[in-house]
Amino acid sequence: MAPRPVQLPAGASVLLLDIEGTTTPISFVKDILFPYIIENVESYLRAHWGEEECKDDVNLLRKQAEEDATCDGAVPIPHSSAEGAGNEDQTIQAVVNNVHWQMSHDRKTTALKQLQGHMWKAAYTNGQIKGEVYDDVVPAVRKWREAGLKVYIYSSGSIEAQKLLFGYSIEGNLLELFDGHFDTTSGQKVESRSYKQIAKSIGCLPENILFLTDITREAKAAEEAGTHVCVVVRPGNADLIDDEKLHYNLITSFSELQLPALSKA
Ligand SMILES: CSCCC(=O)C(=O)COP(=O)(O)O
Ligand SMILES: [Mg+2]
Repeated sequence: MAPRPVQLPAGASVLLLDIEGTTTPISFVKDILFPYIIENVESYLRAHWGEEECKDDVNLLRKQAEEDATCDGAVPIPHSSAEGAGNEDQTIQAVVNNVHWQMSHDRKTTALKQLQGHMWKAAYTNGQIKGEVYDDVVPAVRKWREAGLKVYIYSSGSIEAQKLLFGYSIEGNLLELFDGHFDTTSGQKVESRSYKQIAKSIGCLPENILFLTDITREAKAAEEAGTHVCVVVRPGNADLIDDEKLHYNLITSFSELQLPALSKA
């Protein structure tokens, strides 16, 4: 189906953007960011184990593991208070296994995302990784902002991880393009109350927001909250079924989103 230009809905003054599959290729996340975590989690934990940030990350993962206790294949993380070196090794291995298990299911838990954000910091700051953004993203966001629209990010990746991706991107530091960032601390993206919470935080109504995402479960949740949605079709994104193609406004590039013409005085 050929893409048609999509009009910014009347009353929408805020653009809320997903990252993976929307601003950024899924392949960047799946082939670069996630393998970095899988390969480096053990050495990262060993190097940072005594640090407060790492202890906080492990405590959050342990709480998540307790919630996941009844899930098939879940990996518990033992408490390691009165530990000797052997005990510490066992705890580290449990955290590694837990992270691997969560990532094998592409879990979007705040605990996993917080640790990932902390781990990517070194890779971005030493130039090993640069955040990818589609070519059409920067010109479109600049245009939207010039037209007076606000632009926010909402991703399952932690706010810290989002700022690294856009702060150390292939197009340089893009952080000035965004009015703010939201992550799973505002709720999961497949839950409708998250979009109400975000509207409240921005100080607008859900119907003032247009949410751009590749995932129709997220689009459905946003719609239920009263938010406008547009589904972004990019190479490598999950296929849409015919009903979804008919129901949602679709764009293949941010340039296809049309703003209302300015009336000339
Ligand atoms: C922005 S950090 C890398 C992306 C990530 O961890 C993730 O889970 C992507 O989720 P999204 O909500 O942007 O589809
Ligand atoms: Mg996405």
